[in-house]
Amino acid sequence: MATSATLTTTYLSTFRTILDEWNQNRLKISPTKGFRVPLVELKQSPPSKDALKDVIVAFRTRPSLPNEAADKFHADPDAKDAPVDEDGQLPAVEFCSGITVTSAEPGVFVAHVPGMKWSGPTLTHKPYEADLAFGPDIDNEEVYQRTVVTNDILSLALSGGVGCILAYGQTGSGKTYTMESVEHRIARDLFDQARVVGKRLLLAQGGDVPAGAESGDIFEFNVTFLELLGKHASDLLESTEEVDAQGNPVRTEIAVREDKVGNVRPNLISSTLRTSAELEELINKALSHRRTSATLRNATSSRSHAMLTISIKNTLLPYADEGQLILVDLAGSERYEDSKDHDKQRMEEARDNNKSLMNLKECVRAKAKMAAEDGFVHIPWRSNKLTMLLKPIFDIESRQPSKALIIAHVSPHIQDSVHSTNTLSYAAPFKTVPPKPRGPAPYDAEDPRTWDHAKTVEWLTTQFTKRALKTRQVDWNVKAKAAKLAGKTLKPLEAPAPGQLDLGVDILKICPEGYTAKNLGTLYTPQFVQRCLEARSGEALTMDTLKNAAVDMIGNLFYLIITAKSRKRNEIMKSRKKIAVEAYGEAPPRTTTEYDEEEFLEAQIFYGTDWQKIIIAAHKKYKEEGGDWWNEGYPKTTDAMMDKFRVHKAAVEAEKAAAAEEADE
Ligand SMILES: Nc1ncnc2c1ncn2[C@@H]1O[C@H](COP(=O)(O)OP(=O)(O)OP(=O)(O)O)[C@@H](O)[C@H]1O
Repeated sequence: MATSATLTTTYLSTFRTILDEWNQNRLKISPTKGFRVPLVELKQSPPSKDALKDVIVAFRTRPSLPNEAADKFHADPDAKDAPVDEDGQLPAVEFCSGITVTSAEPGVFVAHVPGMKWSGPTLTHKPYEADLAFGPDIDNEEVYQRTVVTNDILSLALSGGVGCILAYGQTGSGKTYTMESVEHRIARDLFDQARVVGKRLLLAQGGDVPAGAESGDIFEFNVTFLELLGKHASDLLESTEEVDAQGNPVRTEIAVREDKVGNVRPNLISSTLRTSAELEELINKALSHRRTSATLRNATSSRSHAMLTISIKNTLLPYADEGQLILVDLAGSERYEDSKDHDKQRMEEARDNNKSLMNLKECVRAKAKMAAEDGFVHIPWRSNKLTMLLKPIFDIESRQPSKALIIAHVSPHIQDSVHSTNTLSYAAPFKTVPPKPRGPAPYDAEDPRTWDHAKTVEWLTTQFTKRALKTRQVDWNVKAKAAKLAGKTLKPLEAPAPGQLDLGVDILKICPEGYTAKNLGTLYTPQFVQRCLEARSGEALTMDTLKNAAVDMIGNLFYLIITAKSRKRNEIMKSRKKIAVEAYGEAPPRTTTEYDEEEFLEAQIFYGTDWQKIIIAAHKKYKEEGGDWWNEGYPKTTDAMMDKFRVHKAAVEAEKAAAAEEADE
């Protein structure tokens, strides 16, 4: 095939000439764009608009390694026009770039894809966009600063949110190089940053500092390291001496499934850590355990997904959600055909890996879309073990804020351009525009996002009043009991006079003028708690009572927001139906099959915008051909769509059942 690595190598000098010309013309039109802020100024600059996004996508390409082109790519001596030197020998293959970075921020990679026409070799230049693009001269520290630090991923996890970093790309493209460096840098920075956050919370808490916590050590870190090889999950922290026929270490199979309350928590060895050195040591141990095995592309390629999870518990807020950092070095994304020289087990692994990467793509795209449109999109995270393990970032009902950062890696060589275009077209659709600021939404008593300042203060006052009344009652009960033991009777508790109840906090400090429930909803739990502690007035609430009340309250607010969003989703689906009715001028009759409302809705979410497109196309056809649309065309079209959806749903469920069964075994 004209795009094979061999053919590319054969016509390398022609491709190099075309590439040079293209590059010169490009630079005449516009110079290469750099990053918006130089690295040295990055720390002082305010977060960019991209930092507000839920999904951030970056491209990275590495330098060519010494002798890599000569060792890896060889011209075919039998190929027509194979370049030979004066001695009739094939010349040594020199590096030729398959990727050009035309803009670092927003990121643009142009992949140069060789082809062959009757007139001779051709080169197609395909641009792909991301939030950031890192060329071969950008080092690991800069990648870390511009991705993890700029997007405040560590603060997010220390505040009870979920930060996820995924390294994607072809084998040998540099995923492990990036991921290991990110892991080591997180080990370097996490504990220092935790102490800063801890001290801030302790300060807000005033005198009530638990013993040993003065230094800000208020967090508990638990670390697990899981490997997913095909469909099989195992614990990378489990040491084993046993190896199988292929020389792979034999480890206990770990079940990946939802528990009764919907959590996906595989039973892994969990190490509690306190220092950077301990985390470093653990990372090194797990990485040395990671299975590697030769594939066609890279002698030490990783065939598995490796997932490091750091769970972060705030000991001052024991009831708040645990923060998480999930770092995944994904298996090589090469196509299934590339593993055809391998044994059955390896081919199955490759197939499973491809499947899980495809599922991951669907989920990340849906998440990016949901954040960009501020609406509801179906995220099929249950369809695969990999995406199930990433439930904390994909579950739309989760109250935890989350952010996913995808770094897509490509080889710098022109011989790998086809793989590079696959990688770039996989990741580019994750780039979204942050939601546009909209005008104020109409007031809805049950949707906190529409409340103004006065309504927010009223809600907070009601919440604190309930808490103060309860505390008063509990106090009275204790006193009444003591009085009874002393043979006395305590005066009944009277309702406080209006405005006389001491709430224990200054509500206007929690929600100052101009602030609304929508603003409060963007705070992380510890930030809201800190705000409440700083607003404490008088002795009506102890620090502990106030802390617990604050955790409950922000939880209630998140719950109201999520419920309102779900309600909105149903309304949107209903209004879509109404628009269809209006467009076709009459109410749709019953379809041949009676659909369950919920199932019908689910199917529409599954199809997304295609739902309307299919109906419109079918309607057009019926109109042209003169068929009976409402009694024949419409029911037939929706029936067919529902059938397709049911097949998909059944397949997902069968896979789920098989996975559960497999896990049980
Ligand atoms: N940015 C870079 N600068 C210098 N060398 C790099 C860079 N990225 C990767 N390399 C080197 O390239 C080689 C392949 O990288 P790496 O092992 O990270 O690839 P990979 O995508 O993880 O492959 P696999 O899927 O097989 O694990 C390694 O020798 C690595 O040190």
